[in-house]
Amino acid sequence: MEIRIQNLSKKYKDIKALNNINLTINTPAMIGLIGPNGAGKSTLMKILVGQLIPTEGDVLIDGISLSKREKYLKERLGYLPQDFGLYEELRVEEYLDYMASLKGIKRNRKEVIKRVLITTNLEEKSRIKIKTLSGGQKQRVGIAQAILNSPELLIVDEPTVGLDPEERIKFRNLFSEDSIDKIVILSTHIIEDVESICNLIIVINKGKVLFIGEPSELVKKAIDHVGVIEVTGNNKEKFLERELKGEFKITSTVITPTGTRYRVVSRNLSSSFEKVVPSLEDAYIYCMLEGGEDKYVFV
Ligand SMILES: Nc1ncnc2c1ncn2[C@@H]1O[C@H](COP(=O)(O)OP(=O)(O)OP(=O)(O)O)[C@@H](O)[C@H]1O
Repeated sequence: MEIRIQNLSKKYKDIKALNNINLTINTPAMIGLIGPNGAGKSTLMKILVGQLIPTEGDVLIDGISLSKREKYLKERLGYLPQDFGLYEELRVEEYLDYMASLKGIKRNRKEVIKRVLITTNLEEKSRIKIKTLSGGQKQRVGIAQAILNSPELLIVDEPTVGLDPEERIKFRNLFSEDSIDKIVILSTHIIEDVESICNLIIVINKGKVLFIGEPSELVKKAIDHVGVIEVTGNNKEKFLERELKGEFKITSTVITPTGTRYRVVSRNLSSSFEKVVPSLEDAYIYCMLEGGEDKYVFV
C-alpha cells in the first residue's frame, strides 16, 4: 500500500490544525507520529481514516483519492481512535462480534474473535460486560477491535495510554510484529514506545511536519546540542533564569551531594556544558526548539 499525502491542510474555523502536509508512506512501515498536545496528530489520523474531510489537498491510497476509496479502505483499515466509544452494556465478545459485522467479516467470525481475544489477553473477560472492565482492559478491547480484520493499515491514536508497563511492552511488540507486511501508524507522547519499535518517525507541531526519518537520524541532528552541568546551590536561581530566557531547555534534574546536575538541550550550547550523546527524547526536544519558530522547519 502507498499513502500519498498531498498539500494537506485542515482548518477548524480559524484554527489551522494541519498546514500543507506532504508525505509518502509505503508498506512496510512502523511509524511513530509524535508532537505536543494540539499539534494536529489526531486530525491527521482522522483524515487518513476518512472520518474528516481536508480543507485543502488530498490523500491518495494506492494512487486513488481517499474520497473514492471508501470500501477499499474499510476492508484494509484498523483504527483505534483516542476517545473510542465502547458499548458499555455489551459483553466483550458481543461487542467484538458487532464490530466484526461492521467490518464485513463473515467467514470464520468466531475464530477471528477468538484469535484477537487471545492476542489482547482478554479471553477470560470475553463474557464480561464492558462497563465492568478497568480502563486498561477497555483499552485492550479497543485494540482488539482495531486488529479484527488483520488490517493492512493500522492507525492507533495513543494506544498504550492506561496500560501497565508489562502490557505496554506486549502491545508495542504486537504492533511492531504486525508491521512486517503493513503500515502501522502509532500516535503517542511516549518516546520510549517510539524508540523501541518504530523505524520511521514523523514529528509534527502546529500542523506542520518538522521531521520525517529514522529515529537515529533525528538523534544525529541533536549531536552537540545536549549537555550536562553541575550547578551549586548559590548559582541555581541564575541558572534557572537562563532557561526562562530561552537559552536552553532542561530535560532532567538530579540532586547531587554538591548541588544539582542538569541535562539541557539548546540550539546554541554554551561551552560551560559538558556535551553528551543525545537520547531520542533530547532529539525530540531539540526538534521542537528548532521547529517551534515558524521561520525554521527541520525536514
Ligand atoms: N473539532 C474541532 N473543532 C475545533 N478545533 C479543533 C477540533 N479538533 C481539533 N481542534 C484543534 O486543532 C488542533 C489540532 O488538534 P488535534 O486533536 O489534531 O491535536 P493532537 O496533536 O492530536 O493533540 P493531543 O496530543 O492533545 O491529542 C488543536 O489546536 C485543537 O484545538
